[in-house]
Amino acid sequence: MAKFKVLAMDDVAPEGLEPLYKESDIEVVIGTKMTEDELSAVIGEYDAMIVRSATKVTPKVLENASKLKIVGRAGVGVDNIDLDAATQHGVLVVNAPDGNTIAATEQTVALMLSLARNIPQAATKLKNGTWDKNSFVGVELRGKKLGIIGLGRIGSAVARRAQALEMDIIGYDPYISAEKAADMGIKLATLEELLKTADFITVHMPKTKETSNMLNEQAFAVMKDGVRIINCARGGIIDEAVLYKYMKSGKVAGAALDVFEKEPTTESPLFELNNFIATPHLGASTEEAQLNVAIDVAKEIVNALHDDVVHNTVNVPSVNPEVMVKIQPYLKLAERLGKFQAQLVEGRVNKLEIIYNGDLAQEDVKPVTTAVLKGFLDPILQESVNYVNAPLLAKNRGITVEQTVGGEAEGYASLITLKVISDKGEKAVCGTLFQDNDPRIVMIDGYRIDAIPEGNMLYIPHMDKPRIIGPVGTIIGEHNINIASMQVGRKEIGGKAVMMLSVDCPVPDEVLKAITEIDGVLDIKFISL
Ligand SMILES: NC(=O)c1ccc[n+]([C@@H]2O[C@H](COP(=O)([O-])OP(=O)(O)OC[C@H]3O[C@@H](n4cnc5c(N)ncnc54)[C@H](O)[C@@H]3O)[C@@H](O)[C@H]2O)c1
Ligand SMILES: O=C(O)[C@H](O)COP(=O)(O)O
Repeated sequence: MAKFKVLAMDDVAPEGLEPLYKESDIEVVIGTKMTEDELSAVIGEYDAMIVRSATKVTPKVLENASKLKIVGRAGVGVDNIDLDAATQHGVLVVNAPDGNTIAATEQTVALMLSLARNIPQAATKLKNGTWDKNSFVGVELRGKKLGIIGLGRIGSAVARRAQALEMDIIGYDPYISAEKAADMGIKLATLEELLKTADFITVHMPKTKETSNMLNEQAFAVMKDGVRIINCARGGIIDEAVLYKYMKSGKVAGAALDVFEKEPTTESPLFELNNFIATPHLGASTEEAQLNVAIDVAKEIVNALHDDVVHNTVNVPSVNPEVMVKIQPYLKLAERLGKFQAQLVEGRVNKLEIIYNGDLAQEDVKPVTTAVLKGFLDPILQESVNYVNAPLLAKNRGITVEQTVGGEAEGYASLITLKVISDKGEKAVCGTLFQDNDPRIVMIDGYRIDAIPEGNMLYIPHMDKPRIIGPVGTIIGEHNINIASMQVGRKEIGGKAVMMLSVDCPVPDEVLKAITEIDGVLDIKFISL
């Protein structure tokens, strides 16, 4: 039986699933349309799921997804996936942002040309038996002003094609600079200026709280008479009732929608209007795009299931692959430092401070910080903690996380310091990598040691005086526990010192108690990594 099960929904291109079929430990199940209840009833069996826009990945579905590690969106828009719930449940969401850009761009241009020349209407009339040369006189695109709202992958690709059609392009996107727009040959404008002056308006942004109903009553009211509107992005960015009103009044000369407020739909007042063109969310529906997006998410799922690097993450920050190669070896060290500190610290934890020194400080260390958090929360929480939900779980528990990058690394190539601040004080543990991938704890609260953070460990702060190390060894030996290694660190002769032991099995409470009774032993902690 395969180790992992992947549910592929929404008629995702079967040939694109090849990267999954090639893996002997992965079984692919092709799902058919399901209600929320039906999907909730079966999702518990699956480790991964692929969707397009039809399947809604709701909080209820995610609550029942006990094994689910990743949802792959074979396309761009993730508005059908509840990202907050996915993050809360530790489910990674990835999309395939590049694979259907050209398809959606060409659909937009096709709809713009169709609007200008009434192609679908004329074709339908002719096929219905009428040779009508008079009703379908169109307009040329050359010299017309095209207003593009959203200048990302598709918006900018539409601009390039519209330039070839000799259109004058004006754009609105609050998240790109005027210089970047100018490089694309687009004049950046305010939304109002665009709405007031454009002959054609096309929208290309994601559907968010901010963009929902962005083309509303106020927006239509200021538009130029005779404007033509295209939406190949998401239903609900344009208020359909308001569009209908302004099409009826004649202010809007034509509109073409590929996407609708409610999908699927076969009924809309807009369908009655001759100057309205509709397609059933076909923007990404080309053979090429479907193959591209399916291959892209299938590869991401293989990587995620095999604990390899995943690129197009939607609910966690994605990391450039070159940076990932450099920081990857530190993830294990970071997780161990977190886990070590979780078992060392006492009291109510308020803050984790993670300080990076040396070479590592030059890199994007956010994932390393997440690894520290994951390690720290794992022994503390009942729920499963992973790279997706660790920052949220820390925040929900009122733990502040501070990441700082410093300079020199005290003679090491790189050093990670994890300070944990609780209502009972502060503990600091430093770790590094020997020979680039061998994790070591090299300092605890300023005491230098050299301990491999793995297996069963004993941390024993004590006074630096004779008759401590021997009795500790004796008690442990008497209980038939083998000591694999031991290090001692002190700051000054006769002062406080720390002892770290690695032992081959867990240490029972009575042994810990016997050790604390040795004169000069200040405390003891059993740590399991
Ligand atoms: N019809 C289809 O089948 C189809 C196919 C592919 C993509 N899409 C949709 O097209 C949209 C764009 O896709 P993309 O790949 O170009 O995405 P993208 O992320 O590359 O670009 C989106 C752009 O919108 C901008 N933006 C965000 N909020 C904005 C706002 N309030 N006002 C103006 N601009 C804003 C962003 O800055 C960004 O530049 C998405 O909604 C996607 O789901 C639809
Ligand atoms: O956001 C997207 O990628 C498109 O809307 C495509 O949606 P689809 O995969 O359901 O066709």
